[in-house]
Amino acid sequence: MTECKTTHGVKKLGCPHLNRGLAFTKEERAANGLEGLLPAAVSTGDEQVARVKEMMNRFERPLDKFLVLDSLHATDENLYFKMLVEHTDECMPLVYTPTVGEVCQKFSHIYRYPRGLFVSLEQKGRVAELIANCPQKDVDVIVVTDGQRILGLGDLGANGMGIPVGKLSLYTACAGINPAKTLPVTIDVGTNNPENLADPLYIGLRRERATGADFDELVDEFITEARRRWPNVLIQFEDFGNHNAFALLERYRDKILCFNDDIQGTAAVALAGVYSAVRVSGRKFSEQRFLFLGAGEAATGIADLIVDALVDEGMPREEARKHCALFDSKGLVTANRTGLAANKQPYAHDLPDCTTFLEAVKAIRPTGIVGVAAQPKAFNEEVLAEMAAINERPIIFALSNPTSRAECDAETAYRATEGRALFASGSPFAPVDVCGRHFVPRQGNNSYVFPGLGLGAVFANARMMPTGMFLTAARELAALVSEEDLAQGSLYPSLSEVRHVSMKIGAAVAAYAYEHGLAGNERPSDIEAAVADFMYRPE
Ligand SMILES: O=C([O-])CC(=O)C(=O)O
Ligand SMILES: [Mg+2]
Repeated sequence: MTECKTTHGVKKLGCPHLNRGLAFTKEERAANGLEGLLPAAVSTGDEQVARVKEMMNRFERPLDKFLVLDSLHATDENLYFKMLVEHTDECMPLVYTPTVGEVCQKFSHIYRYPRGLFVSLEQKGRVAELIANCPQKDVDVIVVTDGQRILGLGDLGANGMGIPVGKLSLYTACAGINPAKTLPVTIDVGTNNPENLADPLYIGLRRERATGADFDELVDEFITEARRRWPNVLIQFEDFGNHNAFALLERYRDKILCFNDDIQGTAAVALAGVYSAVRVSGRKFSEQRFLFLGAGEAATGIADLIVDALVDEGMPREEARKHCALFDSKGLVTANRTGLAANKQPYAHDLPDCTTFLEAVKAIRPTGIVGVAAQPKAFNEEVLAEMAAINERPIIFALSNPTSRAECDAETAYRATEGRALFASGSPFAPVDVCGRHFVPRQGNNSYVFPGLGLGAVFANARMMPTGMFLTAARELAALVSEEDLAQGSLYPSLSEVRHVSMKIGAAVAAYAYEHGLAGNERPSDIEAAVADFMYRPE
């Protein structure tokens, strides 16, 4: 008996889902064989948070602060999420962009705790065994990467695992997905990053990246086996290289519950930002013309959703497509260009050849420019001044991550446009004072959308995620932006409201699933109340 009780208590202390540390009450300690294993004091949750904050404040560098949070994540999950929920503004840049970029770059050197699932090419044909090894009984959400294009940092191989871990932290912190039902996954088919391959501490498979059938079969096997064990699981594709990202989405979007966050999540957030911007400028959405710097996942994901939104307002698709133009590594994408990837073809218009982005701005006279090519400072003063000359209120979205890859910073955007820019960025920028005004720029980052989308899909047990759900999410997010937000230059709500935002998006997405015959359960009478109730909250 005694032995069993002791084992039970120690297990609780050792299990991040069950451990409450000093917050275990005297009664719980007595009942679980924990007496003597903890010091006398019982801490309240607030005292625990104060202790963590003090510890974090000992460190200057964001990566060190991250390590404090990360050790909590591995030992006392409730406290970790309490920190994230109660101090979202402070913690989100640590567990997510921009610090998560550095976390990934150094992942092999800060690796301490096992977390998630690594599916390596060496285990092809045996993925079912790996899935069987996962301790999670139920999994609601998987975020999976192959590390080929981590943020704007390129191929980081298995070090990219920091991204699925960070995204799933946000699923729980921002949208109340039960952390015990999440699974971060890295498909490791090697890496073409020479630094990884030369690093003796590199944690991944030390070989060049596999492509073609080897890659496809391993991903297929993973998806099949994951769904065999957890049939209703939502699979979020994250930070795959362009080619695989589009191919995987094409292959699975009409068959299973999945989406690609970089293509579709980013698109929904950007569209919401555009809706906010036109509220400020007073110009019609249908009058907007966008020039994208970049022609990859985010670029054509956003362009496609803008087109869908215009078509939804009654514009013919061919005409709607003309509202978006792409500028890639070879210059402006035009009808003259040959050998264009399929995702770019709808945007190859009859346009003059332009080899610099500034020329393209002058030729197209866009109302908005969207940076998604990870080319730091590409939106320079000349480009921004040109946008300000063409538009009373130019839309300037610098969406590449992390901060080091942003096309411009907030201050440059406001300064070069005399404070007229309608600005959003993928990574956070602090408020700035320019031209006698105080601007509070906010993140046009998919983190406003993917947690709520996933929440809605999981709640309704949805079978699929059609485009309508992304339009729904974008509109719901835009509707939550207040006049006060707009007045200070914010195109998105405050991060401190992100749980409310996610609940509203979740409810709207679930309602969409019920209305379109995509749900696997009964519609509750009050969806918002039911979704709010469904959300995990740290104690
Ligand atoms: O992770 C982020 O901050 C946004 C995103 O999906 C990316 O940049 O790939
Ligand atoms: Mg991403």
